[in-house]
Amino acid sequence: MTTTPPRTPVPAAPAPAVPPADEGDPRLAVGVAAWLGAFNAARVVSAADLRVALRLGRLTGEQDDQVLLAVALAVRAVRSGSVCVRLDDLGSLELPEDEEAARADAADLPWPDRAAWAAAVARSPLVAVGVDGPADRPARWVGGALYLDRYWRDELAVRHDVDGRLAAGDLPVDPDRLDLALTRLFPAADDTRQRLAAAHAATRRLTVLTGGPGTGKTTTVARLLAVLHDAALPSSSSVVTSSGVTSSDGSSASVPQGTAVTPSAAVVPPPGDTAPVSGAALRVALAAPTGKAAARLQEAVREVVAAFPDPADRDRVGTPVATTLHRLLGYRPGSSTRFRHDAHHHLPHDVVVVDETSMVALPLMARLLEALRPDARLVLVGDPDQLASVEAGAVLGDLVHREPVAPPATASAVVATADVALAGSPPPADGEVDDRAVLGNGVVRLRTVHRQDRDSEILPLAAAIQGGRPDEVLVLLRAGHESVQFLETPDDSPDDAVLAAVRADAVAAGALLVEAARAGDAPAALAALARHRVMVAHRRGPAGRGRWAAQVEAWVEEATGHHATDSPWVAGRPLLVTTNDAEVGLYNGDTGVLVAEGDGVVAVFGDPRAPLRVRTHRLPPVETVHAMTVHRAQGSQFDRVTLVLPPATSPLLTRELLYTAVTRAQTFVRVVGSEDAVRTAVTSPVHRASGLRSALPVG
Ligand SMILES: Nc1ncnc2c1ncn2[C@@H]1O[C@H](COP(=O)(O)OP(=O)(O)OP(=O)(O)O)[C@@H](O)[C@H]1O
Repeated sequence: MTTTPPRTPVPAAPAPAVPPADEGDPRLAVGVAAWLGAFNAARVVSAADLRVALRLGRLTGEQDDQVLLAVALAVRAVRSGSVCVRLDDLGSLELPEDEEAARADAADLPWPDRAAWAAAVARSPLVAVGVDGPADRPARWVGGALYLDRYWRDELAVRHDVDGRLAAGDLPVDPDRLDLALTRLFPAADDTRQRLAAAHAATRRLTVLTGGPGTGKTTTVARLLAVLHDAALPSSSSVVTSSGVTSSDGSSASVPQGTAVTPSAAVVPPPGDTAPVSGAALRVALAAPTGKAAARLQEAVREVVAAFPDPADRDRVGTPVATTLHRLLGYRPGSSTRFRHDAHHHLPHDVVVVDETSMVALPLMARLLEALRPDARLVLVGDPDQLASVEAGAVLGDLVHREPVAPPATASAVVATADVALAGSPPPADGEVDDRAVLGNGVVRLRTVHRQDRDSEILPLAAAIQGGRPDEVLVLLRAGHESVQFLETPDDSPDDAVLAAVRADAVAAGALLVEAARAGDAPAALAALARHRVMVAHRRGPAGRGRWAAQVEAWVEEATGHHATDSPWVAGRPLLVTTNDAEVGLYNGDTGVLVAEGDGVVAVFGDPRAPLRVRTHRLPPVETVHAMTVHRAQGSQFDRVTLVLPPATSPLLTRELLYTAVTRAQTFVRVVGSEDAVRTAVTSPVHRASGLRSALPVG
């Protein structure tokens, strides 16, 4: 253990309330000063966080323990989803870093004096200060926040790109066609916000289309594609030549995955002609962060398109293909440049629509934005109240909650549509965004729920959770409605009655799954996979995924005689992909099932109507998925959901977790847990530190 005292005077350490040190505990760092070690012992930073900080300290000649603690906190911040750490607001970091640890009171730790701490960080050789600070240091100190440099650069890139898109002038449209298309595709009086979103997407380079479940986001995407195909004119930097698309940077590109080009609208000019062509095919990419979400998007958009009354609109949009963001960008594992498309080799698309954007982390958003042509239209769709990405950043939430800027005066189509759409909007409630003010940030929020299941209590429950109203949430949970069930387990251990209720659902779904899989019926097996899902917050522990997955597996085996054999390749085994495999077309989080084929089995994934079939020897690493974390369930929907809440002390129990789980359910949601756990979840919104919401500090 080193005895070097911190260079900056550190307040005498009161005896911190920490667990007794266990010398064999791998979670405890060895070789660090006692003062730093106290933060590790209290699980405010992990041993790995400290190791990174010490290594960076050695590389840059920094020995000040206060600076090293700040750097370890920045490492930990990224691991817990923040982009940076604010040293004057450590509230969230005082929670333990370990998902199995209980919410500990770390306030008793010997935290440094904030002003002295900030001063030590600002003069450190490890840290670049300000936006213009040197580019070769591992950390950066900007506006009271400490970043690991890589995340700082990604945040700055996203900020510049977004600001550029918002400030740029309108993109060319045919105003008469736009008017007609908007009226044709959004005819009803209650479509005005959806119409505004389409007008915005037609003329502006960034549209952030948000709304809760059932507010018509996907419907709007399908219709706005029809509007764009009809009224958007190709911009001067996107011209179709006989060889394909030439982008503004001069790079020509073949058409990557996810591109929908409408053959009937394609007009190919004579060779050598590079002038903009009216009616040229608009290149559209539809993407989502996971394969499952992409499959859902594709299916839903095609359904809406097929129901367009005007056949010309159906023809123009065609049958769009959706893909994962990784695939769209040309993910190349192991390559020094991770994606084929980047700032030097832009995507050829005129329009890129990303669904489930709440799941997109800051680094991936940075890669997407740099790969887009500056004059491409980007439409980010999602629900900012859902759980954010597992990786650092909450870009969608940040874009929605940014300090508002005025829309440019040129945005006339938007302003005219907004006057109608936002007239009479009620003033924003506490903590809500002002719909008119955020329009300048490209944000259009859909508020009317259109889904027909008016008898369901799931959406009112989701609204009460999102609004942070625990009493109302408990009333709805306890009302005894057929769509919502609350199985209270005051001591957090489910009793026999609870287990019997969950078992009934798990067995009903499992039996259908095994039957369809044994019969080799892939569509039916995939449909059965979406019948019921047990969701949990933690991976491990008594309320964790491991325990529930084993329990559900045992129930299904017992009820179906579907016993696990020595081989893991048995028909009926539900699968979860745990890494990306672009070659096979499977991505981390995709779910599928093994179905019988000939003498063996084949894995099937995706849309039940057009399953992706993968031979078992080509599968990337998979797990059996009888229960999943809520994080994993994002982007999927299930007919029935059982959510098992962790104890009220769990650091993972948040409003976003409860909201995301409840909104995964289509017809029924069952919540298992204590009243305390429900109250804690509803009153604990996630705070992810980032600088994206506010303007860059000057100087
Ligand atoms: N303007 C509208 N008028 C009438 N019905 C509509 C309108 N917009 C959407 N709907 C209907 O509302 C339902 C939900 O729409 P949609 O699936 O587009 O919502 P969503 O916001 O994408 O939902 P989720 O996020 O849950 O997938 C669909 O049945 C759709 O047909």
